[in-house]
Amino acid sequence: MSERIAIDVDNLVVDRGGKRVIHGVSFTVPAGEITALLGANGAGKSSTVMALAGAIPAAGGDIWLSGMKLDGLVPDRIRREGIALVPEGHRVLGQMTVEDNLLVAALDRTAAGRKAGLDRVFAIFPELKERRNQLASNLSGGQKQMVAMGQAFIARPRFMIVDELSLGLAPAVVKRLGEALTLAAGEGIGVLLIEQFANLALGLSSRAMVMERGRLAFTGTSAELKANPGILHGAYLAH
Ligand SMILES: Nc1ncnc2c1ncn2[C@@H]1O[C@H](COP(=O)(O)OP(=O)(O)OP(=O)(O)O)[C@@H](O)[C@H]1O
Repeated sequence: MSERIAIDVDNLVVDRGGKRVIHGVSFTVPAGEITALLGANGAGKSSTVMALAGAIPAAGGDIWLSGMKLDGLVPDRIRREGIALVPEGHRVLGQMTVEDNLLVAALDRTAAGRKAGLDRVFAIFPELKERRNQLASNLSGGQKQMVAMGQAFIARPRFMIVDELSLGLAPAVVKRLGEALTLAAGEGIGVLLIEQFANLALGLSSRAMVMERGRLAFTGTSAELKANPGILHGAYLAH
């Protein structure tokens, strides 16, 4: 029997600043698909994915990667197990070149692996190749997001978690970024996509979840959610 590849979150609880912000959520992120995580500001999306990546501790519940327990591991170990987080705000190391920004995310690969990784990122985002020797601080917001996504791609992850794909970016760039995620899913990478614009997310994803005040108000297919707009309206109005 082939191994079932998925992130399984079971009854996750997260506290921040002494306050419970995630109240026991359970969901699965399968390989080879894009799963959208939607919800109003403050609903708990970032807290959920930061806990998945080990950036903040879980106060309860379990996080599994294909049967291996992830909660309690340090972020670097979780990254090495194949979970790449693209954090909110397309942050880059501004005083380093585009190429070095990408290479720091591939330090544990061989020289040949790093070269192959760079070639792959440059094939997906040719504008980064043209700018490979420029300081990352000089890039546009969209190009910085490409670098942040490139750092995920170069690590050859099994899962990519993208916190706010489109925030502040022009539609043409967002389209390119979305295509890169579709490509990743087509290659078998599981993508968890947090996105403010529900239509954009549901256009890319096959599965969707709606979070409302630290709880999941919906999990199902994106088609189901599109067919029931009241669920989304309710979640955004409930805020
Ligand atoms: N560093 C923090 N310390 C304390 N509470 C926090 C912190 N960050 C977020 N929170 C609280 O946690 C709750 C969930 O916030 P979170 O950022 O996870 O939501 P979100 O759905 O990602 O929203 P946004 O889109 O605004 O980031 C909110 O009540 C928020 O005020």
